[in-house]
Amino acid sequence: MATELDTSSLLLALLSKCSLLTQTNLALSLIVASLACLAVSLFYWSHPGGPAWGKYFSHRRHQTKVIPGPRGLPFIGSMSLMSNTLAHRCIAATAEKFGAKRLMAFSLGETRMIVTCNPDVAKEILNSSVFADRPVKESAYSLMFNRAIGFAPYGVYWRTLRKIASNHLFSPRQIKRSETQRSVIANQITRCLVKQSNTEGLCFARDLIKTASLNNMMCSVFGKEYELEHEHEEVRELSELVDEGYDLLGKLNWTDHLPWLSELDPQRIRSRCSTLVPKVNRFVNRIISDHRAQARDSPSDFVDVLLSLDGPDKLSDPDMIAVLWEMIFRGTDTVAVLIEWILARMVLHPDVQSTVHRELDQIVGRSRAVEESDVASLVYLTAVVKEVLRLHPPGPLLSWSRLAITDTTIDGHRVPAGTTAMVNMWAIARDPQVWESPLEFKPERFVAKEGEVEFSVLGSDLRLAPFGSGRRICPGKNLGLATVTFWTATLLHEFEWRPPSDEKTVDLSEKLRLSCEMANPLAAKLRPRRSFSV
Ligand code: HEM
Repeated sequence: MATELDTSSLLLALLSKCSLLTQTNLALSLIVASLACLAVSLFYWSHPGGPAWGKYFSHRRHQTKVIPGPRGLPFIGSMSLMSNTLAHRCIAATAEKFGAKRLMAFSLGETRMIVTCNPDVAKEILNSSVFADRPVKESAYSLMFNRAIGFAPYGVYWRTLRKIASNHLFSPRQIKRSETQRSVIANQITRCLVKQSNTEGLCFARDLIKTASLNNMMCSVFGKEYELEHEHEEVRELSELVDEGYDLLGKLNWTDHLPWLSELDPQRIRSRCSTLVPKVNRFVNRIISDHRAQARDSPSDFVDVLLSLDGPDKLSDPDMIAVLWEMIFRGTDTVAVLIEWILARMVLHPDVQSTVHRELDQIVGRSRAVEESDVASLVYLTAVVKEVLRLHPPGPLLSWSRLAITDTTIDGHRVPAGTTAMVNMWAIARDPQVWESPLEFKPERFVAKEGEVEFSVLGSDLRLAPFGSGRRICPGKNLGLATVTFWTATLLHEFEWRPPSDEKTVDLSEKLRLSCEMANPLAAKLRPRRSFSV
């Protein structure tokens, strides 16, 4: 854009020097300047990958292997690829069309983007220190996430936050300590489902699991315990704040990529963020003040931990609010979305569900409820969770992209600093060159045969890395997996999950917001497998 303006100013300056600036000439020169501007924009747009890539390479004439990709439209590039609720599918189809599965370039307005649908290239990107940053997103900054782990710039502050969270929230010892709380909530979910299926016949588990997941995070982070069976004003209030933040952060904000639109805020994202932030501040501040008022000898939740920090690790109140809010925010939706997909697959594949039930009967037995210590022996159920993560990763594009801090080379292509990189994990996990019969739901593929090592989904093998990989890998992965596997084991041990009727089956349509959720909530009929007193 700067070049177009330079060209037009130069033309105007030349005309004025020649004393030819009559009204007609002014109009003429404006038309010429606009045409010049249009010509330059079309020139940029003609480059593979669209206008942002064309602009970059027209200024720097490097000898480089061009990254293939769609041009999109002049000025805006391929905004339609990402503003779609099935962006992961659109990107995969476009990469296929351009023969660019290893690496594809495209433009989101003025932002240069690359995306890979290949595990080797994904490893190169995610494990490179060059891509340890996140791109600036106005909503993330407005909602204070740049002061929390997810969007903090790569550096000392981010490293400190990760260290604090790893030691005090995500360490194996801490995950073990929160086992009782998960078990209490699992019991509450079961009770609610028994009641729901008795009174309504049909069960819609989505809202219940979401609230359970929120309660779980509120307990770990704020030390607050709530009964799932009863409505609580504080839970409702926080749930509304999380929902609004989730919606704002999940939207493609046009002004992030078209700065000249910025003043207009056409999607009202800025104005909604500025309404939300004071509410979040008030909510979290209230909890911090309560904790300050009841000083404890040893920290019992994450707020206590943050308040007890001293020296260089000590956080200011606004930073603390950002960190606490992010933990609640990130820990709630991912877990709930994944559990709903698992249950949907169980309804759709009764044979797989029967195998899970047989395993539960053998390892746990119907006389008691599942305990978290049983999970290590539930090999088939663990394989089911992995197979669902493969077909329905909650972050099909790994949720939040990465930003190149310096110029680098990816898969033999020059990638300049400031380029945003994405990994299409959804496409990798469904690629027939990577997985045998990828569209079939076959948990057996994850059951290790004798002498084989179990497949890890924790980031070492990029054929399936739903928690990302490298420096910015999800720090909550073990906690998330522990919660999902234990609660799913409980839900399947307690109930048989069946389709709503003989005619109706499960609708697997997806909707990508911040996470990729079922477009229509799962409806199922439940048959209790054990006697359970409500
Ligand atoms: C099934 C559960 C979960 C899934 C599938 C998931 C997935 C992801 C993914 C794909 C990323 C981006 C990783 C990358 O860029 O390489 C991420 C980042 C993150 N996740 Fe998770 N997540 C889950 C649970 C959780 C939980 C329970 C928490 C916290 C309570 C959490 C906190 C975070 C944070 C703070 C980041 C940002 C890390 C950074 O930028 O350094 N996640 N997650």
